[in-house]
Amino acid sequence: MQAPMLTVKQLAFGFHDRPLYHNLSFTLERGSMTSLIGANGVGKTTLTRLIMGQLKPTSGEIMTAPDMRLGYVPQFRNIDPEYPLSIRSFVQLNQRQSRWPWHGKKEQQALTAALQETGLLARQQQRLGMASGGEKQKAYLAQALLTRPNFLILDEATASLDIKTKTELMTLVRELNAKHDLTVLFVTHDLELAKQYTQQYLLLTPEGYELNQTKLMDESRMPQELQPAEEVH
Ligand SMILES: Nc1ncnc2c1ncn2[C@@H]1O[C@H](COP(=O)(O)OP(=O)(O)OP(=O)(O)O)[C@@H](O)[C@H]1O
Repeated sequence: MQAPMLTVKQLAFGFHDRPLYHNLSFTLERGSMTSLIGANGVGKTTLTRLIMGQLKPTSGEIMTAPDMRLGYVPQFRNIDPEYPLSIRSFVQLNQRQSRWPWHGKKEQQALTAALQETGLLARQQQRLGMASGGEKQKAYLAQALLTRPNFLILDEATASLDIKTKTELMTLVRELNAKHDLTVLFVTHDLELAKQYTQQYLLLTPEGYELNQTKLMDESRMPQELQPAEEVH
């Protein structure tokens, strides 16, 4: 059996004198989809930064698979309508030598494949600033896919998208998960999406954490601000 994609053992971390976790242990199996949930400020983004190696644990261990290739999709940010790049050129920014005219054939093929996988190929010449919220977020996803990740972290990537667009994005993520055996960590406030699209959840609380299957989630015990699912607008 292959090693898990990620193993966290007895992790402790805090900023200054404020501890965020003191004995956090969990495993992400390859090809699994996990929601990381918890109230604002409980430490979800910080945990992703620890996993990505941007922060060092106070104690404990974070072990990643030797062949791990990480992709990261940031929180949805709107892009100015005046933003001049096309969807294709924007996605290309994540490639080395991206802006050179002699861009390699292989890179162009990888770029086209990422646009195809995210359903953006037909719209690639559209200016990103004029694209819909869903297309913008898919463009970030396509950027992440360019590095051929086997582990994808989505950091509140669906926040502030409408319900149809969220569902479409998560359906796409699940297809990629099935096609590439992609391990997914989905940071979210949305319990409905967590239940619908991921098999397990890791709930962070100020007291500790809970790791469980989403089908066994007891929503009445979830932090108040996670219920009901975040506002759609
Ligand atoms: N670089 C930093 N220095 C000091 N404190 C920080 C730093 N980054 C985050 N914090 C604090 O650590 C706590 C956890 O922050 P984090 O962003 O991980 O929470 P979160 O669960 O992702 O919140 P949200 O749901 O609001 O995005 C917060 O109180 C935050 O203010």
